[in-house]
Amino acid sequence: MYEKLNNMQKEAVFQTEGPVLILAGAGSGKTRVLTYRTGYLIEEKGVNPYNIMAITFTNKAAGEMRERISEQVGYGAESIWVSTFHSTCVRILRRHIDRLGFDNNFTIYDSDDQKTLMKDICKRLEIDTKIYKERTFLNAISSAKDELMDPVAFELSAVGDYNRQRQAKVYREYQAALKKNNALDFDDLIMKTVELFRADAEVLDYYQERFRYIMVDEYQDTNTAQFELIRTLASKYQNLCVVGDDDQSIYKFRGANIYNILNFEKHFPNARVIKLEQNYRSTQTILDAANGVIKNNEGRKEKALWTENGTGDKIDFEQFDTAYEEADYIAKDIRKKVEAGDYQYKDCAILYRTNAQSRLFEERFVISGIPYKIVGGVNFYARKEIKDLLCYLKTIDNARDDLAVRRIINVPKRGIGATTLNRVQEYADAHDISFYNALRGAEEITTLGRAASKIKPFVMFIQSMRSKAEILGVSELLRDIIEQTGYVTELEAEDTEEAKARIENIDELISKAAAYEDVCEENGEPASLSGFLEEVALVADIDSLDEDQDYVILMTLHSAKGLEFPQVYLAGMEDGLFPSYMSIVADDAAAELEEERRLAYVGITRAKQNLAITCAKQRMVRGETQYNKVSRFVKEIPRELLSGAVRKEKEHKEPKAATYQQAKQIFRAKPYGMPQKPEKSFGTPGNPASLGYQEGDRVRHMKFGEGTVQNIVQGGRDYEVTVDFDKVGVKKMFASFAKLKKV
Ligand SMILES: Nc1ncnc2c1ncn2[C@@H]1O[C@H](COP(=O)(O)OP(=O)(O)OP(=O)(O)O)[C@@H](O)[C@H]1O
Ligand SMILES: [Mg+2]
Repeated sequence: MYEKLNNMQKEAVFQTEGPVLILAGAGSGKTRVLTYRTGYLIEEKGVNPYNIMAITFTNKAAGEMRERISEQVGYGAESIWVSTFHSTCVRILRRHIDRLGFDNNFTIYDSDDQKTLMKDICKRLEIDTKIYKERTFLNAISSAKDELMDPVAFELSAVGDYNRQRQAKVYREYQAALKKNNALDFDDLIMKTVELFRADAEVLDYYQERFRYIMVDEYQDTNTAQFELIRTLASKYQNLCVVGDDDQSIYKFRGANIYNILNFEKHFPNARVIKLEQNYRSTQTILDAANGVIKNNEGRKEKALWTENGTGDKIDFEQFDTAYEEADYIAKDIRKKVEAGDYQYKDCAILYRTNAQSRLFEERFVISGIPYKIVGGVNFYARKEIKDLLCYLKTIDNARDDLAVRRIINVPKRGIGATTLNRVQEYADAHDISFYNALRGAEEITTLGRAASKIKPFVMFIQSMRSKAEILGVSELLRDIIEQTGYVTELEAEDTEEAKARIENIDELISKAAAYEDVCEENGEPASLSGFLEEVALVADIDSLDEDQDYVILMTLHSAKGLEFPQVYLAGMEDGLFPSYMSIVADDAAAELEEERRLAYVGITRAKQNLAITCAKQRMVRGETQYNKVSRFVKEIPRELLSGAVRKEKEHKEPKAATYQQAKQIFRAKPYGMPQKPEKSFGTPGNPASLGYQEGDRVRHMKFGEGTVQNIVQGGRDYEVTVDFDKVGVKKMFASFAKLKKV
């Protein structure tokens, strides 16, 4: 079995004792080594799976590792802790956070919840959020937590700096409010775990004894808090194996500290350092391109990657006039390759720098009938209906979460107004009790008057649901809530397309709850309401990828870390987009550009067989037409590796500006000093066959029902389709929005 590894990989697998750093380039089998190493520990070294902890970047990677290990060892895989940093910490805190004065059934706040809370706090502190933004406070707090800085330390660091002192005050209030709501934000998960270990020697000892073997993937992206967590846990047995690639460190904006990997040998002086140099993922052409780019970064650990995979095809480089044409080309290229039998849809991935770029592809794919899946973007769990129902569940599970209670108390309408809510809140604050407990004693709140009678049915409803939660499964509980509140009935009455989409989302949530129960049953774990909420809170977008389904995958470069695809399209490779404009004009542009370059390296090395790089001369960004040059990163790729025309352009001068603000203005006014041109049309869709229906066909529209297609003409950017609907008569619509289906 270990014959499938090369000698260096074997060495890394067999070196089970003491600190080990595996530092290696993309696709060299780092993740594979961790998996085999875990198997080896159990099979050959007789280590109890219970004593192993592996930390991966996504829940998906964790799932894969568990799967591979169960194939390898056949037993015990379920008792290894393989999960992300956040899930690991949640599991620890669920058992022990009571030692820090929280309830073990704490709630986890997502960014929406954080913002709501922050709004409240700013209001209370009389801070004008038009001048001082909630986001800015939250970012400052998040960075502080990445660095393990609590409000006290923050305040000490703020001496003589008014702005920071204001932030310190907000931070203190924010933590107090979280505590009162028995809630943690994402950054707290790590920080509180470290705090727990520091505060409680008994708990620390328990976990040190338990996790005698610790492994961490994507180590280059750990931040200070995560490092401290790992260091503390590993300090007793020192069996710590971390793998990473300094060239793939792309999360500086989230506090990733590249020195964690560069200084590993300082922190663990007797560390064994192993380098892997053979790449198993990509062709030599793709590797040469990646090397051509990354070698322009300074201060990196030199690595020589090679492969036996052969030269492979050249990289397809294409520059288009407009972003529409770019999207059109990629859609056609994918269709061509799928029809030729070279690839399935799921072998193809489109990677881009910003989420906004997905829209054009989405439109193209809808028109062409290409199945696709966008990873990231608007998160399922951020949708109103989903949040509402989750807040019902949260209220039932942990009524100390004031935000959740306040969100749903008048959804659907119960005639409880803002004044009433404020009075309840005042009462809760004055008596230092939770909002929900104040509601329970509403009769005693004299200021409420008759409004108290409206609150009573709500409290009774929640109380009855709480007793039900003890016997019903999560999916049944959800159905019950929906039924009794009339949530879906109300949407049905609305009878709009949007309402229908919301109902579909709700169905999806029920399916997820049912799936959760199934998984728990398979693993022999109890399916609890808090367990479900915890899982929901931690779902990273990337985990929604389903490999059994055949669709093209669209995602940002950041979420592509660790993944691989036979055919990769790097879209929007333009200076100003990638590297981002912000990085070009930043005060520390050199460092920012190096970070962007690492991101380019990550992107290129996701490709196994074919890589296409595309860009457009003009595109709309936030409503403005931008004229961009080919990305400097493309120019760093040796020319002979590229096929397609590379145009020679006149050198452009970057806007020279004294300050960042000034630079922004220059950029806005005159993008690289080129004349404004009208945008071109959508390119040449050419063949309406891609719509999946033609004139004379019967089609169905979500809202208008069935009808007959009378006419299809090519409008500027889209097809205009005229349909005679049975119920509502003749309507003209754009194909990409109408989403008509042939019946
Ligand atoms: N010894 C080997 N023989 C054959 N294939 C291998 C070997 N080692 C790794 N691979 C394959 O090479 C590909 C890349 O491996 P893996 O994902 O482990 O690399 P990685 O170093 O973790 O990459 P990244 O830096 O992108 O995370 C995978 O498809 C893996 O199965
Ligand atoms: Mg990997």
